[in-house]
Amino acid sequence: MKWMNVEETLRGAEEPLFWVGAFTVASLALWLVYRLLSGFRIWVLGNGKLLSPKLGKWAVVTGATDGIGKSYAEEVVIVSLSVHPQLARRGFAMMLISRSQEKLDDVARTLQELYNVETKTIAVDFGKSDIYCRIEAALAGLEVGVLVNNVGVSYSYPEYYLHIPDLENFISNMINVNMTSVCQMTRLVLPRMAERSKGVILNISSASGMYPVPLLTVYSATKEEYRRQGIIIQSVLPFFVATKMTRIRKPTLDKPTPDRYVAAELSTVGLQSQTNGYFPHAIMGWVTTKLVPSSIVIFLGARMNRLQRTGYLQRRRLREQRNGTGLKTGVMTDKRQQARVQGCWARRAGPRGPGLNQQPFPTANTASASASWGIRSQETPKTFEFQPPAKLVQAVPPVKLLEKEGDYELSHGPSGVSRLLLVPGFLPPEEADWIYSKLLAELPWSQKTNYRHEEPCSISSTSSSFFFSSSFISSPSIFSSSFISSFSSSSPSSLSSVLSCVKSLVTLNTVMYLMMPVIQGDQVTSQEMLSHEQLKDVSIVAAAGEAYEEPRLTCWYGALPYTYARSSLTSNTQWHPLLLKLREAVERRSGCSFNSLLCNLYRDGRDSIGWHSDDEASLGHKPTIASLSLGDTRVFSLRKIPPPEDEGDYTYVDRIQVPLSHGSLLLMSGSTQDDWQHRVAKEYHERGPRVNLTFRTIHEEPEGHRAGTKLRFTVQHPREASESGRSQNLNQHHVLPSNHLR
Ligand SMILES: O=C(O)CCC(=O)C(=O)O
Ligand SMILES: [Fe+2]
Repeated sequence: MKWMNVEETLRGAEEPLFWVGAFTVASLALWLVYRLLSGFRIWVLGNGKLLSPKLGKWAVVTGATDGIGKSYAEEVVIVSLSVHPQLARRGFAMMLISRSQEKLDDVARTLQELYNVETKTIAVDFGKSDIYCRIEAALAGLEVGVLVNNVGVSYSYPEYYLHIPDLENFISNMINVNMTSVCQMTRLVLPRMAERSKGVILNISSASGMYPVPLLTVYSATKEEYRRQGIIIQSVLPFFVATKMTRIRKPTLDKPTPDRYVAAELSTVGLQSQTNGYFPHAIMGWVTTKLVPSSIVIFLGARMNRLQRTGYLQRRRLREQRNGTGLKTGVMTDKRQQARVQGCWARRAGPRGPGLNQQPFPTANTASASASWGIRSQETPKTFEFQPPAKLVQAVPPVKLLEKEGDYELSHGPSGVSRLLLVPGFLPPEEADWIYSKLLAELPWSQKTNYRHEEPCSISSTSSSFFFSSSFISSPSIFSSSFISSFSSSSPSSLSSVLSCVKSLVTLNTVMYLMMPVIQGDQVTSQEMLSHEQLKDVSIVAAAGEAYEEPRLTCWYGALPYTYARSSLTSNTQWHPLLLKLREAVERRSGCSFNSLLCNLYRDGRDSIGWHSDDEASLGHKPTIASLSLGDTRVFSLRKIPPPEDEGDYTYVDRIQVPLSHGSLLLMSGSTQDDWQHRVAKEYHERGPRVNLTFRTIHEEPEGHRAGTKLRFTVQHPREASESGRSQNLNQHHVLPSNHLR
């Protein structure tokens, strides 16, 4: 009887249940269609037309000299120009705000040159709270259409909140830079935007603060209030972008270059009030907040950050041992702070030593004199008294200046002895003048186009995307930044702040991570994970890449073409008679013979050559390169390649500067191309033209690889295999990141 009742009831409920089910399915389907359509609208169609000087003549970017901020400074102009191509010169005028005037000048000059837009700069330290009067004065009277609140600092490694050294200053600095700056800058520009009923404010935050939204109190209120007045305020929450701050050197699909990220983000303006800004990041945001249970995120996050912290501390210890600098305290600080304390923690006892550029440094007065820094430094009296550091930590070695004639040993390892011979007046002045003007006028100078290294997809899918960047996760050991950013949030309890920030981040990589015991949570670059054979393929796969014109003119002499930076210089086989004479003179002085010559013409101070080593396989093992300079003096800089545990961080490496004057000869030999990089940087004061002749010996490309391949990517040469260096080098050297362009 009872069963009959149940059955009857069920039968009666069948139809309503059917409709409930149908309604549920229909609403889910509608929801899905809506999500797909809005995804299409945001990520495919975008909203590129919104940013134009109609919003106001000026765009203001804070933290505009590096990473994402620098890309915003450029992309905002590009977008505004593309909106009004017919008014080609009507991009935003740019107000750039950052700490270093030198870098600001650099970015401002680039924008003026490339896009012919007006620029202004303000050099201020956002770590200080008394800077806003100056900014207010500089902004007075400017019609600001776009404000990009980008400036920010982060942890240098994950650390437990109470273990953060100098916590008090750390907190105030982080709050000043990450939060006060946003509120104050908004205070300065919003009133005028409100008066005009238009404007865009982009607040660049981080996905690590996705829950709760950083500065929630300020923004969630202002966003709604001002949206109705026609002002768009958007929170931008990127996951990882390959910038200096994140220390990610190789862009991949999920860790884009800042340019790629910003270009994608700008097309979401006006469509999303909170955005991850870039499609793969949006997926990561969805997966980590909606799909993966927060308990898993918490567990993995905590684990990964502990591992990263341990790895970081181990590397630091290694570095300290190497430098002989036992550190009393660790400082959680960014490189700027490290740079500020450089050289201050120990000094020689007794009378003060020479100034920074006159460190005990071997200089020799005759060409035959030989000086080794290693040896010299052992000879110098060695009583040091400990000077307690103000903050600090690891000393950044002072840059050494090399001016006098001499034969210098730069270093003794890891690949062998690196040597430099400097002969300042190699050519007598009048002879040099005459040769210089002839070469300037008569050599076939031309513009070479190079190609940036692009991460080949095949590699990122086999290694980088498996590589779990532990910093992707915000977890208990890194929580304090989210903790701090949540002070102003609407969720009052610290526990909920912690939980919500912990909940925030795991990438798809996390899932991969579970399957990848090989990855110990420490940063591993894709190159390091590849076998020797695969390394060879890297340079073959990476044939494509974005083209750029070398910032100088060149020409090339010799029997064979010379390939570097993914393009070749065709050879001039008919040597100019003057060049033949010079070659003879250089060969006599160096005792080496050279079959080729690369000539560089730096037209003015803005022409340059970026950090590189002349270590293409075609130059052979441990090449000797003779470099003759004519014309205006330019500074030739060298920096030591850091050991693998520093993961491409050049902060603490030895640096040397050699002013190369008219008629000087510089010879690089031994392991200089293995263990050091060199460059001639842009200069910001007037510089006339300079001709540089680098004599080299070029060999047929080793069999089976692409022209221009770096020696460390080639299959071991039989002769070299027996020597110590090569296979070791594969592990010792980092691949130049893509921004090392020459
Ligand atoms: O111009 C210089 O002094 C350096 C040129 C250079 O490094 C090169 O051509 O590889
Ligand atoms: Fe070079």
